[in-house]
Amino acid sequence: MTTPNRTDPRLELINTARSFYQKGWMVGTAGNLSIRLADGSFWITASGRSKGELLLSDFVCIDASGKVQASSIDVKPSAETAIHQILYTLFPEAQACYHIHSVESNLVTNFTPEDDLPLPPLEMLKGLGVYADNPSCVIPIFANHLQVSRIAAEIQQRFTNTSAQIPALLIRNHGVTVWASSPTAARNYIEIIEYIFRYMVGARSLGI
Ligand SMILES: CSCCC(=O)C(=O)COP(=O)(O)O
Ligand SMILES: [Zn+2]
Repeated sequence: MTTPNRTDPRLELINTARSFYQKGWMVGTAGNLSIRLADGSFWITASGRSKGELLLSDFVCIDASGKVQASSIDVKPSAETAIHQILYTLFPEAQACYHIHSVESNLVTNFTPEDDLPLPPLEMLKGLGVYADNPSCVIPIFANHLQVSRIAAEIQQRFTNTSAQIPALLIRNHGVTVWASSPTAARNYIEIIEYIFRYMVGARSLGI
């Protein structure tokens, strides 16, 4: 039994996962959260665990070289660990990476066949660091390959060639991922991008 102390970074991920689960964003074991430590390693949620009732033992530590730290044999790292790894490599300032499966993040990926989804010029974009009069902003969409390593490779290629306008990306008919300089910022980014997706879905249903 892992004995927690108040500063254990996994505790914040447990609370956030429970909150996202209660919002319907991490149902049926969907989604994965990770937090990077000072030595470059990161904790990530174990694969296939209910995100509404995570325990400290439902996390796997990945070291700075990408090696899975010894953990009990029945605890495997998230199937999408490669995506967290590539985002931590691409964005050295990132200390947290959150991925959820909301209905809205799936719906909006069907608003366009392109690999960029324009976002409406909402005030909420400021919460993602976009400050401009009439902001023109897109979120990239990646194909939902069965092989996660292909998704990670396409993320690496995309962000090596073009900078990210916002710290978020979509995987078509799958979900949304954000990265941030702290777990609190990552939680806020998820809430903000989900607000924007809810607006987009609502606007489309109203014909706006
Ligand atoms: C029913 S969720 C399918 C897998 C997935 O997309 C996900 O986000 C959770 O995978 P994990 O291995 O992190 O449990
Ligand atoms: Zn997923």
